Amino acid sequence: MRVLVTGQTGQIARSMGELQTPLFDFVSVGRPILDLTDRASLEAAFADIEPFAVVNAAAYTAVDKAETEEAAAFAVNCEGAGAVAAVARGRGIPIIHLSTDYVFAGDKAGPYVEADKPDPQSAYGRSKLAGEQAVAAANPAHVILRTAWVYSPFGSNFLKTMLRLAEDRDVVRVVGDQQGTPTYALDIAEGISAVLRRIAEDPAGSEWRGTYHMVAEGEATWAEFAETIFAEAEKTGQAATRVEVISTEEYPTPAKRPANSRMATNAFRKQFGHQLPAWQAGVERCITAINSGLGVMGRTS
Ligand SMILES: NC(=O)C1=CN([C@@H]2O[C@H](COP(=O)(O)OP(=O)(O)OC[C@H]3O[C@@H](n4cnc5c(N)ncnc54)[C@H](OP(=O)(O)O)[C@@H]3O)[C@@H](O)[C@H]2O)C=CC1
Ligand SMILES: Cc1cn([C@H]2C[C@H](O)[C@@H](COP(=O)(O)OP(=O)(O)O[C@H]3O[C@@H](C)C(=O)[C@@H](O)[C@H]3O)O2)c(=O)[nH]c1=O
Repeated sequence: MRVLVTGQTGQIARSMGELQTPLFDFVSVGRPILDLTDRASLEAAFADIEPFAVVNAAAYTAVDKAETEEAAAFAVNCEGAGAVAAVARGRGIPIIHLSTDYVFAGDKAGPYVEADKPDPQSAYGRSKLAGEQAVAAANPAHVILRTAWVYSPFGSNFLKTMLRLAEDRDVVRVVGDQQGTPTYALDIAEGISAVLRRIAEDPAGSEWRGTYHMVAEGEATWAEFAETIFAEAEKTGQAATRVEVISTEEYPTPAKRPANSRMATNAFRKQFGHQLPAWQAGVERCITAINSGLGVMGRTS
């Protein structure tokens, strides 16, 4: 069964390309062939590939830049996502759409559940929440997966930024008062496959439809995430790097991040019979993958 994956060069699309599944053939397509802001390019890609389902992994993800480019973020994350969902609906196929922990304000004491009211504090978060609504309105056959703090050997992400900073620093300053769950993109790809298997069992069904939180097991602050990255890198021979734990006020950024973006995954586990591994295990596997050359320029699979 062919599955169209948008956002070919992105972390999640590339991670899906790494998966070998007997059931699904992931076909990822990117700009300029498939552009979320160009409806004709979407129609053409769907007609060409004739997928059983679409995974919308394309997005405007530059969180700070979005503060001054909110319209550009909305064009991709809201109108674009809605267009992918509408084209899928027109062909009678389901959409799996990725969203984010940044739809929440971050002031809840415990982990967020799906029933909690989103209240994004950043332009990126607002564009992603509007995208969730556009997808749900355009195609009843949707699964919206909110994930968080994605890292992988591909593209740019916090883990790769930390490894880069460690190349010429002994100490890196990282915020210790924002909590969430680092989630390895390869584990997200496995989670998406579990959703696709469930849909394939019952394509006309409605039980699987809806919004779910899908993150790795456990929780961390960005500082704890950085400490684990450096500890794992050290095991593979890199020089030791220390984390200086700082507060959000000491690391000013254009976009406000949630202080708490932990998310409960019970609903996902129950509906799809799948659980993502502990986040620390993902860090270890990611650093091993990077050291083996995965993600370096020029390598495509
Ligand atoms: N990164 C994270 O920490 C998190 C991500 N998410 C969500 O997961 C999804 C995937 O994220 P991730 O893999 O990290 O994303 P990346 O930033 O790694 O990749 C984004 C992809 O989207 C593509 N893209 C941007 N604009 C368009 C457009 N107009 N038309 C077509 N493609 C476009 C980019 O293509 P190009 O190379 O041409 O720019 C790129 O391939 C997104 O929905 C994101 O919001 C959720 C939580 C956390
Ligand atoms: C690079 C760096 C960041 N930080 C802080 C800033 C911020 O509060 C936090 C994370 O910074 P980043 O800008 O790397 O990550 P950010 O772009 O905010 O990551 C987010 O991306 C989007 C796409 C999502 O959907 C989110 O789930 C989340 O992963 O760490 C430091 O304290 N020290 C540093 O050296």
